[in-house]
Amino acid sequence: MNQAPVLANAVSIEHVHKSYLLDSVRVTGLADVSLQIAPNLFTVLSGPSGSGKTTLLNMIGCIDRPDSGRVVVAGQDTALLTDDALSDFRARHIGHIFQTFNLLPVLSAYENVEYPLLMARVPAGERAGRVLHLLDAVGLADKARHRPGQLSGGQRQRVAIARALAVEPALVLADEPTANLDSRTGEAIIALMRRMQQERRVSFVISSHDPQVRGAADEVVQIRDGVIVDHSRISKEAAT
Ligand SMILES: Nc1ncnc2c1ncn2[C@@H]1O[C@H](COP(=O)(O)OP(=O)(O)OP(=O)(O)O)[C@@H](O)[C@H]1O
Repeated sequence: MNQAPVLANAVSIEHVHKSYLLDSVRVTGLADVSLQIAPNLFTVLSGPSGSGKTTLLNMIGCIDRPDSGRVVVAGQDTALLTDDALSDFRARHIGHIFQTFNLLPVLSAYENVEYPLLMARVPAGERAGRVLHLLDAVGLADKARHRPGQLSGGQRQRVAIARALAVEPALVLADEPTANLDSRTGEAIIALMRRMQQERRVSFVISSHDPQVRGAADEVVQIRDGVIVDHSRISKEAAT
């Protein structure tokens, strides 16, 4: 059996620069960002609109590459991977949760959760058990055959959380996961993500404006104008 390596950091970013060309004007996304995130934490990225949160999540999530600097995720230096190998690495080790859920509308809840397992070529015999267990864990055992259009916003995000965890990733990234939910549903989704993060000992990195999300964090990374201005552990004693 493969033993997962014990990692010093879930994410290590060193001197990352990223800019975009917009109508021949160069716009800074990230300016010399360095960040270490320890494993098994609930880390929240916070900052005003346009500060670089999504750009940073895209670097960590291997959706985009930096112009310069080093990005190491779950022990893998992403610069050493070809584009195909990077996609494969992402599919096997990183789960994604989105503001607009991004479920495939023609697939049932069951099939949406199974989809990343098909992509990661997990054998058929293993898939059903994992999917049913996850749907049960997010409280949707009785909705397996429902399509996204037959589910509420909160139920859709529960499916998306189950989908993000299906490959048993080292890291789950969530971009504004409560932005399209009312505050009570948002609170339940935060509690679910927190419980899954702790039970499964997976690292969550969440970009959010939502004070309820920040309230659940182990640590908060503050970004302004493409620069990290603060990275603070939250003392749980102080919070209770
Ligand atoms: N694909 C792109 N093309 C051009 N500019 C971009 C692109 N993506 C991001 N930017 C610019 O990079 C900067 C950082 O954007 P980013 O989306 O990372 O911020 P954000 O903190 O996630 O914002 P929000 O909270 O509004 O989602 C902004 O100035 C933005 O306009």
